[in-house]
Amino acid sequence: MLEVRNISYQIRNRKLLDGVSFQAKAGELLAIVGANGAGKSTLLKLCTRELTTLSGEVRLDKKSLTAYSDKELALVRAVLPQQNSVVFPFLVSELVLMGRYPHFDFHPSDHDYYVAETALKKVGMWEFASRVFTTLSGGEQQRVQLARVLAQIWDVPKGILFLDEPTTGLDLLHQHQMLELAREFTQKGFCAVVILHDLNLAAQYADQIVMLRSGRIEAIGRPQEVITVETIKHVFNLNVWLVEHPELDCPMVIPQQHQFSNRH
Ligand SMILES: Nc1ncnc2c1ncn2[C@@H]1O[C@H](COP(=O)(O)OP(=O)(O)OP(=O)(O)O)[C@@H](O)[C@H]1O
Repeated sequence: MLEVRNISYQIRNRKLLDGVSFQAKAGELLAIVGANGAGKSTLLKLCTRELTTLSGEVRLDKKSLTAYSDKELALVRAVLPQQNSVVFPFLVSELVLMGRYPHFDFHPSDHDYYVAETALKKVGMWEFASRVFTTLSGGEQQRVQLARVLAQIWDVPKGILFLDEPTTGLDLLHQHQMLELAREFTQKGFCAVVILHDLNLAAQYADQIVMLRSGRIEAIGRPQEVITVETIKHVFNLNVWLVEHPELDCPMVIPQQHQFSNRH
């Protein structure tokens, strides 16, 4: 579904990404992890065509990203960006309906309204439909933005969901609900590419993890292969304990406390 072939990206003389390659299949949730500044958002922007690659190629559904028209692209991939840039006082219902723009020319159909309503219900924000978006709390705004993104690709046969740090500002329950929703889409045959800072969430929800370090792939594979004491030390400069998740077949990361303080 998504094929990233040997891409590099540079600003002025600084290489932000260097020879990055990976694939994500339909039905798969791929997490991108790495320290601040490792190149995660840059990589996501190259995959969504917000930036264009200097070398290498990104393919969606076996077709080069450069060969898609804007409309075609909007019908196959939806993006939840890291920064919330809404400044106008849109109603929540209007904002979610914007996710349907690629589906209608001038006026939304009953079906578009239905999808927007269903997506808002899905993220538990339907009761906020007539509120002004900018008056919502950070976590509420994030859930509405997710509804907009889901509405965009709700009824396309297959697509890709790109989420840049989607759990920012969400409480524990909603962090898991956010990733459960992404997983639900992958079970419908979609592919989800999600930047996560929380390695435990990545371990619990990802089928595959790409771990970046200074613009290069440090490790790639299943959570058990990527989340190791050694990779975490190398990438995050952090000593950790790994324990088995009590329910799932994945590791959980606990930072060793003594490296931060002399409390113990
Ligand atoms: N337009 C730009 N001009 C100069 N440097 C940039 C530009 N965009 C990104 N960078 C730098 O490239 C590096 C990678 O940035 P990027 O946003 O991809 O990192 P990230 O892994 O997503 O970080 P974070 O976890 O902090 O969000 C950073 O050091 C950043 O400062």
